[in-house]
Amino acid sequence: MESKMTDCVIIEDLAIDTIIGVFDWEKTQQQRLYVTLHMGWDNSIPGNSDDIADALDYDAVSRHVSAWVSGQPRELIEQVAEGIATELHQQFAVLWVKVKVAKPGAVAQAKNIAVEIYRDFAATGK
Ligand SMILES: Nc1nc2c(c(=O)[nH]1)N=C([C@H](O)[C@@H](O)CO)CN2
Repeated sequence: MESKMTDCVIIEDLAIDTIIGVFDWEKTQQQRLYVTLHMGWDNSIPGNSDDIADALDYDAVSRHVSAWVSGQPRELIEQVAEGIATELHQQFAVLWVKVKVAKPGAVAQAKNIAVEIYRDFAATGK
């Protein structure tokens, strides 16, 4: 039971180029974001069946998230994170998700800049 509660599928630093930012200069040139996802999923089922139909397909998730993020301009990386969480819930039925969106070029003096959110869909039932 404990393993089901902590099972997840992880995608680290998925690189996505998109229009993102609040300043005028950011509205005309793409910048690179890096998205890291921890997605709650019962891996015991595909672990026993060896069937991709039982698994959370990380290739399909990566393609969907890349298309969603690059699909329209946004201002805040917070909105990118929130939108990804909603997409993963609605399109892939993940149990919970931790989403980190990094924008390394945002502050020249900083090694990295990121926001991170956690959404537990089982708890809300929505
Ligand atoms: N919390 C946030 N702060 C800021 C954001 C953001 O998305 N979330 N964005 C900017 C600018 O777009 C910045 O990245 C330009 O370098 C400033 N602060």
